[in-house]
Formats: sequence, C-alpha cells, structure tokens
Amino acid sequence: MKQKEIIDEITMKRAITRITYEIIERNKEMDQLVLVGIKTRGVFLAQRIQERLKQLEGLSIPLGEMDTKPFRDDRQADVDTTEINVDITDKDIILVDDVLYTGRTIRAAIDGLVKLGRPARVQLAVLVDRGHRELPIRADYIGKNIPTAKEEEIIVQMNECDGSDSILIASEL
Ligand SMILES: O=P(O)(O)OC[C@H]1O[C@H](OP(=O)(O)OP(=O)(O)O)[C@H](O)[C@@H]1O
Ligand SMILES: O=c1cc[nH]c(=O)[nH]1
Repeated sequence: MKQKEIIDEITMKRAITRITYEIIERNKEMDQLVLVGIKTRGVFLAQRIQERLKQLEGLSIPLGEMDTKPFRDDRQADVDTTEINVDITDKDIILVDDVLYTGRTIRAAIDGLVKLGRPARVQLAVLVDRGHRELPIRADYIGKNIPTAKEEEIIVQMNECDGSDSILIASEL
C-alpha cells in the first residue's frame, strides 16, 4: 500500500476553523445547537469545533458521542457506547465525522439519533468528502473535497489517537 500526505497539520487546522465559522454564520440560534461526534475521529473533530466555538463566540455547546456500530446495515455490535447526555428533542444537531464516503455511517447515525429523540434539524459536518455515495446523503459543512478512486482509501490521522494531524491517501499502485 502506497501512502501520500495530501493535507498537512496547518491546512487541517484551517479547514476546521472554516467549518466553525460556517456553523456560526448558518445557525442564528446557537443556544439550540448540540454537536454529536461519530466515533472514533468524529468525536475529536467535534471537540475541536466545540473549542473553536468557545474561543470565537464564547459559547459552550454540548457535545455527545455517537457509536454507529449497533445501527449499521453491514456489521452490527451488541454493545452501544453512545453517550449523549442532553435531550436532543427540538435541538439543532450537528453530526461530525472525519470522512464521508458511501454515506452508510451517517444513515446509521441518524437512525441512532432518532431513537433518542426528535431533533428540530440535523446537519452534517465532515473533514473530507471523498465522493462515491451509495445513499442520498450530503454534508452541510465540508473541510476538503477530495476526489478519489474507489480503490483508494483516505486515512485521517488525529493527534488525540494517532499522535499527529494529517490526511493521507492510500492506494495499491
Ligand atoms: O460513508 P461511509 O462509507 O460509511 O464511510 C465513512 C466512515 O468510515 C470511517 O469509519 P470506520 O468504519 O473506518 O470506523 P473508525 O472511524 O472507527 O475507524 C470514517 O470514520 C467514517 O465514519
Ligand atoms: O477512504 C475511506 C472510506 C471510509 N472511511 C475512511 O476513513 N476512509
């Protein structure tokens, strides 16, 4: 497998900052927002957006962690490690994930969310949209659009779990 860095730490940081500004611009009632990070790296991304919102607007936005494994259509797990300790009914949810590919993870996340309550609105923020959707799902906030071949893989590395911030593309060639 050949790997090449396509996004470095600084560019990744800028993309997260831009997503945060877009969230501020497009959500007038910020007190209704709840960030929900999709495990694993979506949670760290959501935490970074939460920190930026605090720095830029002085806002403390609640954050939950979504485990999509129990709701997947391909493989399933009995244990659900979702932790969302706020009532999501009538709230504006922003789902956060690192990569958007087929859209199946997001479908599972929405399934998990509606089991917990009835949000007013659900938006989606992703660091990378690599295309190849298999469901009618799109992101509202996109850090980087990275056109890929199906055989390639996007690897997002984050300091919190990988020791550094970087986005790589991997291919057999
Ligand atoms: O749009 P999709 O085709 O569903 O792909 C996107 C998902 O794939 C990856 O998760 P993965 O299942 O690799 O789990 P991980 O984040 O825990 O590594 C990524 O973090 C997204 O959640
Ligand atoms: O390329 C991909 C596809 C799904 N999830 C990833 O993290 N990378």
